[in-house]
Amino acid sequence: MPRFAANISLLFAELPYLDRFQAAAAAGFEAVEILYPYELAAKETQRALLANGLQLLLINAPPPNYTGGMPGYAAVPEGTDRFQRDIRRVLRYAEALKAGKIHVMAGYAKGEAARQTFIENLQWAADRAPEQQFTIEPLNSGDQPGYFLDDYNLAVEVLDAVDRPNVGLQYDAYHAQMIHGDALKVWETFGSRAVHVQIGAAPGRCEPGTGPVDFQKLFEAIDASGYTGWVSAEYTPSTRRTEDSLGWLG
Ligand SMILES: O=C(O)C(=O)[C@@H](O)CO
Ligand SMILES: [Mg+2]
Repeated sequence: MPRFAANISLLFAELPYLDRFQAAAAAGFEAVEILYPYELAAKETQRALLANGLQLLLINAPPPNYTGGMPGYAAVPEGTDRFQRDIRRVLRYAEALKAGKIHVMAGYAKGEAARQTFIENLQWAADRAPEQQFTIEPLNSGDQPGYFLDDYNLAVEVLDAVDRPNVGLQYDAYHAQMIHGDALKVWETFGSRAVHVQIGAAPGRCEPGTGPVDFQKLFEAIDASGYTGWVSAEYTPSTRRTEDSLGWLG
């Protein structure tokens, strides 16, 4: 079985932010990801990680958060200044928190200029921080209408054009199933490009087992592929308490 981590922006969201770290550790997780840790000074998140013996796998760029912010500027032709400013800030957070990966969000844009902008911005970020691993993730257009990166074929085309070792694919079973209708097949086709993996059932984005995706098969395929990274649970529990949604962990 893969090593599982908890996305504590979605899991344990019934608790205040700083209480989620202890809850994740108590549930047996050793690693977490946080989509937007920017509302508090990095020091506070750092303390919570340390106090609970947790490793931080991934944060998103850009700030600020889900509620007010755009989902990125990396593919927005007129957004390059903003993109570079955000990346500088995210790199400071990532360094302080020892975040292994940064998910660079593309934003709302379409067409050739957007594609070229995305490629050049990713190259800029990759060259600015060669020691940092960046990821890109296709998001389904039902949840994010107009989001540039909405397909796995497009993601690998972009990665090939970017051609940097520190920019890779973030595979998410929920989005893969929503976009292409078969999360397992998407893994079999594109999994070799994945540097980070997230899971959630579709279409409800709840815990594994609440939709048609066969997670047992998916986990076996992930293991068989040689992927040795973390698999992060990124779903909204169907239960009131996150702990009660964790039966799929076995
Ligand atoms: O929505 C997802 O899936 C993600 O992984 C997020 O990073 C997007 O905010
Ligand atoms: Mg995801």
